[in-house]
Amino acid sequence: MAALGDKAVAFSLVCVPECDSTNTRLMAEPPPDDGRVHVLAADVQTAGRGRRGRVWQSWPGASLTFSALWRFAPGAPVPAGLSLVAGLAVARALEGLGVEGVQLKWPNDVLIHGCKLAGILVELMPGRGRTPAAVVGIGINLRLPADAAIDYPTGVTDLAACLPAPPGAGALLARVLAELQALFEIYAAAGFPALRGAWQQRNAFADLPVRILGEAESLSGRCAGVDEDGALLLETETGLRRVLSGEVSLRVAG
Ligand SMILES: O=C(O)CCCC[C@@H]1SC[C@@H]2NC(=O)N[C@@H]21
Repeated sequence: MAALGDKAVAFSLVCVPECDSTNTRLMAEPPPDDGRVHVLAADVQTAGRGRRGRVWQSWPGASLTFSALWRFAPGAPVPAGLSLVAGLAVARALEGLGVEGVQLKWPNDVLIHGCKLAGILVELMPGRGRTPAAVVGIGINLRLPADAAIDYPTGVTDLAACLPAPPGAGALLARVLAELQALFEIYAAAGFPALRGAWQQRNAFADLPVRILGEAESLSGRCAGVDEDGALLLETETGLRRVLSGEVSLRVAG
């Protein structure tokens, strides 16, 4: 069985013209545990999902949308910081293409000049007799329609705005998978602490005054980075607070 951190990870890649959501499909119909990381990519999603119940909108050719099912070693603890590692992998893939100014917005949006270029939705699949696993769903804007109306606090951008000759979806997918594999290897061996510095170098809100909007409460403070579990650290008037990546939204205060 292949698990997070195995040295030689083989991928199985299925590309479909359309599905509801690549995350939903892999969660509902998990592929066999045959030693490979199963990747499902769709040209268009009819019910693409984002964090906090948001919709990930889809148009033909507008974005790379895919999900990868990663299985963990039996009995492994819930991996802390996994979604931050996925964001870092996307950032590194983009940087490898020459995209400048890639930043990460905790927990896992990828920004260019404050505008959202990519989003990540990690969903854990409990073991229930099977090997525990996570579905890592990634959407990267390639070329958004000019009239796309997407609700994001600071706006959205696409790769066509960042590069004179952006790659196609297939080439970008290969780069992101290679980065995911490389980072997951480090992560499995040494955990999130080994990647924390790389994440913090790209922290879009480092040292800025921010507001965290949760379901029950909102918190204001200075963004003091992330801890060794990937939790956000917030310096508030009453001391250092640790925010777990639950149903919260992060904004620049003001
Ligand atoms: O920005 C977010 O809140 C996360 C967006 C995640 C979108 C990707 S697209 C591929 C995968 N399938 C989904 O339904 N969602 C993720």
